[in-house]
Amino acid sequence: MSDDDSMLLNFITNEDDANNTRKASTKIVGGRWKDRRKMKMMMEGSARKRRKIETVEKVPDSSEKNDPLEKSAATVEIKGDGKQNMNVNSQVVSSLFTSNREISTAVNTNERDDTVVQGPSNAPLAGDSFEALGIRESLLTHLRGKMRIQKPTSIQKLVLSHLLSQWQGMDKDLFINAQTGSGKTLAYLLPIFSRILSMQTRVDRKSGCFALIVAPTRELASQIYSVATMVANCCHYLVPCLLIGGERKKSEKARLRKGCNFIVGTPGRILDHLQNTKVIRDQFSHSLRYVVLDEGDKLMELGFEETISEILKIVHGFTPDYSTFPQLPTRIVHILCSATLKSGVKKLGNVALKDYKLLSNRELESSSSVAEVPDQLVQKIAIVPPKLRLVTLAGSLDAIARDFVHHDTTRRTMVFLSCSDTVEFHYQVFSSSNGYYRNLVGDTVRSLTKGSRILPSFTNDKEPNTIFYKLHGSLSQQMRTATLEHFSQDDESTKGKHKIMFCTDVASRGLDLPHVGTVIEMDPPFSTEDHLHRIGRTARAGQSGEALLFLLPGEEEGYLECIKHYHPKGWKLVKYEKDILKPAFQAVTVDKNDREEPSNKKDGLWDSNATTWHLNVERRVLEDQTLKILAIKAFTSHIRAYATHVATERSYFNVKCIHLGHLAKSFALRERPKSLAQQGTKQGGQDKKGGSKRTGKDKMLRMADLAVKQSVNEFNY
Ligand SMILES: Nc1ncnc2c1ncn2[C@@H]1O[C@H](COP(=O)(O)OP(=O)(O)OP(=O)(O)O)[C@@H](O)[C@H]1O
Repeated sequence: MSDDDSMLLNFITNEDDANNTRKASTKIVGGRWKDRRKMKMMMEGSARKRRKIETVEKVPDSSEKNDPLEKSAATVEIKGDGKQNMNVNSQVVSSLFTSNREISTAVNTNERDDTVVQGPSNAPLAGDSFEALGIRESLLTHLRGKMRIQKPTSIQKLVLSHLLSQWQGMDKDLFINAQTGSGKTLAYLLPIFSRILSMQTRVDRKSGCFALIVAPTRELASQIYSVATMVANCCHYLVPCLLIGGERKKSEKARLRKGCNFIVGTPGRILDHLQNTKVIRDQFSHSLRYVVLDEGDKLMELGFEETISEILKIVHGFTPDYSTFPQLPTRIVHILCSATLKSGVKKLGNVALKDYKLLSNRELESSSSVAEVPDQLVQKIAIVPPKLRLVTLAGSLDAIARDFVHHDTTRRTMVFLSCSDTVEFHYQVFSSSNGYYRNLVGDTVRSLTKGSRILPSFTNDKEPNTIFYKLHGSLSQQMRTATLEHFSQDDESTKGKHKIMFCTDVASRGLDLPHVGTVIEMDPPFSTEDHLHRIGRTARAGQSGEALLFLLPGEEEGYLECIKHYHPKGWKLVKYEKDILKPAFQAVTVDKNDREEPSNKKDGLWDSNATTWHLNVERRVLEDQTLKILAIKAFTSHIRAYATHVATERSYFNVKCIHLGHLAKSFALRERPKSLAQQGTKQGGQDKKGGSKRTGKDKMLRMADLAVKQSVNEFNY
């Protein structure tokens, strides 16, 4: 063995402090092996004599609580002449389960009563029928046959009876407000199609555009377009058209020139065409009768008000001859759609709706309808210390995989995170383990294959049936579309698979994905309405579903009061140790990932398994520079995103109250924020020369302020 086989061990800090049972390993680098052996013996000897080995105390970063248990690790380097050279690196190998902040939410003040069976509140109404609501025969057959839709939901019953009954040009503007997953899309599409199909005049794609439908995200616009296309299949002469950012404008223009009867799109692209593509104005000018603004509150929140006003100004400028299509309304009917009512929606309502009728399938409170989650949705809340977020997510995903025994179905889980970078980091951590994966769709879909040692429950599977996805606004449109299609795929090949999607709020609104069983909000949403829409991806159209929200101990616990009104049926408060980590890590053996072969020892100590699992991830981050850069980027972006919570909720999400060192641990980082901020700055380009000297914490906060100004968000149109 060569003399200089450089081994690197961290410093042992065996202090016999009563409450400090933690050890770290010691690494000795360089020099002759005899010197190293002598040093090691000396250290171990002194440890045995319980003499305090001098540890190098790093001045804790101002952001760090002066935590006696958090010691810096140091490396001891032995020079050729046997002299020691101790240099402090900034890594902290802190225990997962010590020095975590007190959790004050012991009592669940909104307990869900499991003894009461909650019937689904957004399911189709067994006692009603589409015929009775005036849907035409051809459309009915198509609904039942091709779309397997038999009965109307409550909101569809309300809207259909309103829009189909008023044929005398009394069509009023509508505000459709109903729970997520209650079928609002078909609630406005079916009456529009029905009215067009009832016309004596035979129409086709050249007859002009009857409806303009605007949505805040490309994904939602694409989804509405696909539902409209499905409905249009009942009469091949009606053609929808999709106008969204990220797609080629040239092909959109070509489609517009051929003619279409419905235009679905995102605000920016629609306005762009209205201003620059003459043919679209010809499409609208004589035939436009409906303007639908889906997810109206999000349109407002994203500052689309000006764009929407501009679109409406142009379409209101047309002077159609209403006698051309007498069975259609003799004015442009505006329809606003949302599961949540916000002042913004009202503002948009004032811009778009005149003297509108509010149709909601909920009892309206005096001032406004209270948005609520579907009754059958089971909400769980876990107060998780920052250091334990990553390993608790692993345990939560494991619990779903363990319970997933119906291998004749496809299981889907969505994990909402604060920004693109954290999605990328978690996607890498969970989907790539020593290369045991195959890229299925570009780099946004990966299937765990044999031997993957990522999650505890997968170590026992010969062929873990897990496919990981990532979806966020920084991906190309093609990747986003292909990823969603793959995630939504539901056929023989997907039976028995557990599909897990790490995503940002780009996937929170309106997306109707085939049965999503669980929604995990690892990062709380940026506004309470987003919470409702995120968890609304599950428990749709009467199906069951559950949601899990992670909150940090301390200020974030107050957020429960903020969202309580969305959950009149209550929620379950789960303990991260007893209910998540112990069941997940007790039953399996998690081996250190620097072993070649898994050991078959079973120690059953869930906390040591959880710690080993987390150290495995930390080790991967240490050894893989790409993953480390991703982890640092994710951590700093997470902090920036954290600062963009709406002002009214910032008392719960105050970046100054976060233990940044502990939070860094949930990104498998051992380095403290100060050096991370420096690294973050280094990566992001040099600081201005001669700028005032800032601590790491100040830098972090400055970046957070920057983000608030840039109001960077996942929605691009
Ligand atoms: N009458 C019906 N019977 C059965 N399923 C229906 C019916 N109407 C809609 N659905 C299904 O319910 C799901 C949810 O529909 P949709 O996406 O329109 O809900 P939504 O109210 O718009 O939800 P969100 O508020 O999240 O946008 C879709 O899969 C749709 O196919």
